[in-house]
Amino acid sequence: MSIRLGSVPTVVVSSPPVAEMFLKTHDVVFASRPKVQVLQSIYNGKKGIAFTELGPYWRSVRKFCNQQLFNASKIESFAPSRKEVLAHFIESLKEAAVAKEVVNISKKVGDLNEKMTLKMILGPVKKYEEFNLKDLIDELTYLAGAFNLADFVPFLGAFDLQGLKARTRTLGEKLDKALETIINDHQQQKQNDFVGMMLTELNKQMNPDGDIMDRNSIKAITIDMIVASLDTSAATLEWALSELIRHPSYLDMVVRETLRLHPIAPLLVPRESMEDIVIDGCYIPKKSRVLVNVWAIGRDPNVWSSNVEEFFPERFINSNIELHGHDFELIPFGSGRRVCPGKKLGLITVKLILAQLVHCFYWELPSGMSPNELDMTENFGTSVPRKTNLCAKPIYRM
Ligand code: HEM
Repeated sequence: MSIRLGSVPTVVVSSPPVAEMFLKTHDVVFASRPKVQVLQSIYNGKKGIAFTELGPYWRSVRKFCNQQLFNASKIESFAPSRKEVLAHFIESLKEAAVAKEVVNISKKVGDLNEKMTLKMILGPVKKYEEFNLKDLIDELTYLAGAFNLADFVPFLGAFDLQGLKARTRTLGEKLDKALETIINDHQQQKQNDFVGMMLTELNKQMNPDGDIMDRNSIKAITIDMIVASLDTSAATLEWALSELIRHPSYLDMVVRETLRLHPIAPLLVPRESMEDIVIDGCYIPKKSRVLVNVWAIGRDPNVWSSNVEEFFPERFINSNIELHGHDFELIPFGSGRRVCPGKKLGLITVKLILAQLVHCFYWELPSGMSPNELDMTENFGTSVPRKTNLCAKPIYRM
């Protein structure tokens, strides 16, 4: 489907073969990202990874992330830290079970994921509590996802009619203050977390174009990593546990089925074309925006048979549809050059926490509510978390 949002031609892709054409066959054309106006006031929108246009700088950062931060042994090296945070979490649920309390799982799981992730990215999280990083990141997620007229009618940018630019500038200053402290701490004491790993590259030339990993790159990449990992894993967990409470079933199939029905980035992260191209007979001018509607693909009866709305993990029995980004029926992590580099890590986090939650506890809904009565309304935006918090009573069973 082709539409025009303001002055920006926009293509919406809603079927697996067409998704494959954009994200695999012509991935190199569509692997850039559109400029998001508000993000220009955070290190010029050029220093991070997630919203940086395709070019030598992004390529070098992505290579560094793949090789140094997301390699299997690095992810494994954080296992003891994940287990430690998880043990505290299980203890607190055990106490709630003894007291027969209803627990706000959405909040608890969000806090747990936040602790696990921030420890891996920043190291000693407690030390940075004064900066309220979670609140700053929530504000950034809101601002980046807000419908900003200036993104579609660029001359309006100068007027900042919605006040988004001013808000982002203030937020940028707060984030910069926090990151200065974090980097200074890491410079005084060497650490093995993401920031520590990036500091070992500081001022090194990354490519023949002369780009270097400077202090602002470290700050912008750190922000991108935190934004990209907090709500994604937490919201997937919330949905998976909601579905598990309704349909106890097998973990792996459950996670695949959860991401089919509840892809956290329903339109992926927008792509932008770098040249004119004809796809499937349709002319797509340079600088078009591409939104891949994985939400619709996940609910397409031509792909998944007529029971698309049903949570039915058994559909994956004997199926070789995986989440790696090669099976275009199921691409919640995207595909191609800009595929989510954190997908392995996200899946480890989701499966580890989910397995503990269902292994150690039975879950009862409050006030005698039956599983069918559980509200499953989605809060549709750039990400799709549950509309209401998921609350249930843990009953310890070990
Ligand atoms: C269940 C969890 C997660 C989901 C569903 C998810 C989903 C996505 C999606 C759909 C994209 C865009 C892909 C495209 O354009 O084709 C993306 C990009 C990205 N994700 Fe994730 N993600 C998750 C967890 C994480 C984690 C844990 C991290 C890091 C710690 C992370 C870091 C990133 C980064 C840096 C990008 C931008 C990559 C680039 O533009 O080169 N994600 N993610």
